[in-house]
Amino acid sequence: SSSNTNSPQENKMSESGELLTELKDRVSRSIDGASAELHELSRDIWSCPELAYQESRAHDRLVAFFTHEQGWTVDARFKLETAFRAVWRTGGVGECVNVGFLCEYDALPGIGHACGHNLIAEVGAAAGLGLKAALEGAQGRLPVQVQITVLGTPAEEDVGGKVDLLKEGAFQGMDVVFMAHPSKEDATYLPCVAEHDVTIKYHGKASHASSYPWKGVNALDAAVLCYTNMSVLRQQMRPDWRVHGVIKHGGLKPNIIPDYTELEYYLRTPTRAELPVLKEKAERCFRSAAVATGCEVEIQYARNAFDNILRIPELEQLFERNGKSLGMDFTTDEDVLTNESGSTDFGNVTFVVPGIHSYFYIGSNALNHTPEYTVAAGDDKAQFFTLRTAKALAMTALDLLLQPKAMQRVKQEFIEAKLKDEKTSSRI
Ligand SMILES: NCCC[C@H](NC(=O)CCN)C(=O)O
Repeated sequence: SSSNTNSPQENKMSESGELLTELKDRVSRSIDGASAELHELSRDIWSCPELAYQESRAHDRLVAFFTHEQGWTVDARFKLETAFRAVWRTGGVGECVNVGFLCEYDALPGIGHACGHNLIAEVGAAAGLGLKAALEGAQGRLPVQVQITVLGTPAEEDVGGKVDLLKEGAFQGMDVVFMAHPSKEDATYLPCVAEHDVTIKYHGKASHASSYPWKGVNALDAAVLCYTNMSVLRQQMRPDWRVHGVIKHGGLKPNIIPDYTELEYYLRTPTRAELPVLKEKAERCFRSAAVATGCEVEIQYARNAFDNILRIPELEQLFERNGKSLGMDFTTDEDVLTNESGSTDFGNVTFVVPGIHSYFYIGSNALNHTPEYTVAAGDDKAQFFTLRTAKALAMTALDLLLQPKAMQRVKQEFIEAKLKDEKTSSRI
């Protein structure tokens, strides 16, 4: 007969390792088992693209999905009209760890789901489902009680729904938060920068452009100068700053001197601390165009600025390990890993709750925010990659729930990341 010569500590570790393997396997099987419903969910969202804060159909579809699933408590209008929360808890008493998965579901004007937010919704829903199924089979064997919170977060492409949700206290009580974003590669992190939208309005005076041009004040000239000033500023900007603008109103007819023009700019810096420096320089460009042309200028910043992402290496390492075990192929291309991607309101969340915003390949080399990416996000081919990512997220959550030391490291790294950010900010 074989005798167990391990210490109680070693036995405990091997039991917890076995449990982890068993539960990770259950994550995979349950997500695969729900693949048809999950696919239908993201296809429905994809086929009816809705802009920020108008995502009523996508919202209702997600609410219906969780209402139909057993065991979730659904708050259909959680803090905001098109936000929702679905919560599931293990049955016991004691310390409870609250794990969040985020769904986004807003689209872009003119090109639909060109950023694949329909797939973000699917990943969040699938990860929540998978983790719940795994934990249901392990009640009584877990070192902690668990709450799973799937949060529907509207308006990422505009306004910043997560910032509004943060202001409403929607993330209170969460211990860690997960999401994944479609991209053209698998990556645990891509540089996500701080950003603020600004609208610039010039008010001039209309006049007949041929008969009495001297009586007019040309707001289009102001807009053109504004655009040119910003282009000139680019040469003096730090290489990792970004400014890009469009003229949204440029006048009505060549023979009417435009009395009103409007531009919209996105201003970006790698950290939120640098953003005010860029904003001041940009404002000088906006104002001087008004001075030169005799127009009045209004400078209106969007309600919410987006923060950069605070990184938690432990989360990234665990996610990468799980992803690799499922065959994810994480990019090692330094250009991709160091080049700025866009911005996300998830950045603001990472200053309040430790989190990960990973990226996943969807079976296409198309670039985000192009019509080709819209096609890819709705293609059946994206499903395998989307569900694989959801599995890796849920498995990473399991790592934290079953290995309290890993969770402690996440909390410690969160404190350190915030301290580092404060130190850097005080140097600017
Ligand atoms: N004004 C907010 C713009 C956010 C936008 N986000 C992304 O593209 C990331 C993925 N949706 C951006 O332009 O960075």
